[in-house]
Amino acid sequence: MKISVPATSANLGAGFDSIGIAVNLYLEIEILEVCEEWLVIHELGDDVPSDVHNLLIETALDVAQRFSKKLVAHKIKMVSEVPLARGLGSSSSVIVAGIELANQLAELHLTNDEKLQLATEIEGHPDNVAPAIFGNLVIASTVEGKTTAVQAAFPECALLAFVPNYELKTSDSRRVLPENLTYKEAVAASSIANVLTASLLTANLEKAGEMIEADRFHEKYRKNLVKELSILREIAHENGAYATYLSGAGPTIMIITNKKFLTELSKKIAAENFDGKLLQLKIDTAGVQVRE
Ligand SMILES: Nc1ncnc2c1ncn2[C@@H]1O[C@H](COP(=O)(O)OP(=O)(O)O)[C@@H](O)[C@H]1O
Ligand SMILES: N[C@@H](CCOP(=O)(O)O)C(=O)O
Repeated sequence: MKISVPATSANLGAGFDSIGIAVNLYLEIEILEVCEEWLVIHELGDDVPSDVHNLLIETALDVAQRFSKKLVAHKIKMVSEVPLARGLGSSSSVIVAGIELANQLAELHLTNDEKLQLATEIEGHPDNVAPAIFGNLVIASTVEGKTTAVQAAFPECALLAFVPNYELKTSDSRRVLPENLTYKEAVAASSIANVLTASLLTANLEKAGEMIEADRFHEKYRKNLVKELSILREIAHENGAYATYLSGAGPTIMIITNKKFLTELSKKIAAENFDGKLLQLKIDTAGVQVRE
């Protein structure tokens, strides 16, 4: 049995901790034979455990325990295109895969909404795990432990991701965010997010782009952690892009544009010789998938 989970690009600026999209980079696990001990075969580096301490297994055991189920240890083959600690939802992809692993091995028959509730409890925010589960664009809310989400089709566009060669742990990037906002600032920030959502649902990418870049929740506090953000935003504006935003907690920078501008925009960014890679991505519309 194989389980695949898409990478995700969360926030979209003003949609901080709420809006996210699934993109066509994948984590795939294959469940192999029963083993004495859990064994995860991967090529993700020494920092990622290969035993029961791998986040995949930790998540699966956590979920099984919540349903008073035991899981038999297996050998698992793990392959991932999702760069770690780059703002493309690598931790969420593993958490969602772990939930699906428990779902399949313990025959839990979880609905996607049940998977979302579990994943958000584990990850802490829904904007990566929701699109990882459902695919496409998801707008979600988690308040006092209850998560609600709406999936929709993301408007036709091209996605260009600049993935720097340095890591930025989500936990480190969240540390620079304020504890509170004033009532006035909270109303302003959420109203921008509301217009962003409405613009996406009406496929108005011009208006969505304005709202993405009008974020007041997080980018202004994080921009000094990702030196390329302001320069790439300027180049993107000069080359007809709708919006540039910090993908998740960064450091990946996502540019939403019309595909007719992709070649020229890619050339202009490549000319900056930043230390990283440029990926042309597409929306994943399927979310987590299980194949026999
Ligand atoms: N495929 C994987 N297998 C096991 N652990 C993983 C995997 N991918 C990510 N992780 C864990 O998640 C961490 C990255 O999570 P996070 O800081 O939230 O970055 P991201 O922006 O990629 O979500 C990694 O350092 C590692 O501990
Ligand atoms: N809303 C979160 C999103 C984190 O996404 P990731 O891909 O960096 O894990 C945040 O901005 O902290």
